[in-house]
Amino acid sequence: MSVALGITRPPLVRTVPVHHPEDLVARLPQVAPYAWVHRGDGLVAWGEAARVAVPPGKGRFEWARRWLATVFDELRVEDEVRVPGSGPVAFGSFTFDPDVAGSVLVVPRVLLGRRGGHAWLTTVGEPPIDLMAPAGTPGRVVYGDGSLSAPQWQHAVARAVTEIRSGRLEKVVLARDLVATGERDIDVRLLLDRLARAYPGCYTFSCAGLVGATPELLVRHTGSAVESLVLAGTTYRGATAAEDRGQAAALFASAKDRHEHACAVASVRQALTPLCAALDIPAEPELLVLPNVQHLASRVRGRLADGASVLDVVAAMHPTAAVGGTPTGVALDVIRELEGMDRGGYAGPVGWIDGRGDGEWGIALRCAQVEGRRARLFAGCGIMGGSDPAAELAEAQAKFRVMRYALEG
Ligand SMILES: C=C(O[C@@H]1C=C(C(=O)O)C=C[C@H]1O)C(=O)O
Repeated sequence: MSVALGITRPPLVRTVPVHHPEDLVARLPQVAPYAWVHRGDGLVAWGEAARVAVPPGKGRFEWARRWLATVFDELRVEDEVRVPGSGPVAFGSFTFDPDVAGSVLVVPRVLLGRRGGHAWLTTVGEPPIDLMAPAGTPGRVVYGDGSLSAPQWQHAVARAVTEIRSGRLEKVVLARDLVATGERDIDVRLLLDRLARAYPGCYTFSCAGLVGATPELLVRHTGSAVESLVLAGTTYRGATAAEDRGQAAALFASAKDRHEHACAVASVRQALTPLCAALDIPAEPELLVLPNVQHLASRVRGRLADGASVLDVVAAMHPTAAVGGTPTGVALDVIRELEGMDRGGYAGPVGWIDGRGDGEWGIALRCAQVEGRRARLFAGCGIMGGSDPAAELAEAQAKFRVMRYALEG
């Protein structure tokens, strides 16, 4: 495997403590940055010391892990901070469908991290001099249908309901896309700034043009501890606190949503059980309240039996039934038959991994693929035998609000 680092060998990776930055996103000097930010903590990065297009196929996570091992092994590391996310780090985004190209890993040249009271700066080789350009707005944004119009998508949902009622499968997640076009190029930093402020409890991410704020943590890996936040089952925010509580009570009482959630939790249990010496899955979901919607949520915690890296855990988990369905194989076939689009990185794993194998990966939801003046927005919903196509369309619109706000303010 040949690795083009494009920097003087053997490259030196240096992590040093720095003064605590107030706002990670505000420090980004370039328009196409890397980010993973949650409640102000996280990583932002820019430049590329190494980049690879991960070939499609079932073994892609294993391929990625080996590629990274080759790259990280070549580096000389001086890490004065030694926390998850210090030392060499790679960002990655994997396509939802293993057979589709577009998965990428990038080792950024400069990274700024913040965790608890610590902050650090990591550089790979000689850092370039970055001139800070102010983030610009894209101007007026207009929207057009993506692969399917709203009525066509409702028709696809109705067909999925028929398939479920016929007994072919239990649950399938169907998504649609919208195409947004600005008057000027879209500066990802502006989107990140709006997302991180408006959705602080979500994971605001950016990797190779895929930008969003996902509430769904696929896995956080710290030493042998793993954690996942499984989401499925959605309702709206009310106009008042009392309305909010009413919506939430209806969500907990909805057999359809409880079943939808149980499918997602079961898929995570099945994926993590072989990897874990201990696994704690709550018997009942809790409520996750976001600015646009409310979800049923289960926080899963486990202890790994051996030295699996975060990418090994991602490989075992993806795709969970929160974004695929039950059973997985049939659901993926139905998604291919009915959605009529390539999901790209949407609903795929996105996140980062460090040289110790620690890292955080989310499911890329509430996101868009940004290129120049255009952004492709994605949103999907879990379809069950009792789903109403019009209600699912309304739910997808509520999920689109995240990226529409990021684009328009
Ligand atoms: C598929 C999406 O979200 C997923 C589907 C949910 C649902 O149908 O209730 C809830 C959370 C996510 O797991 C999306 O946001 O595009």
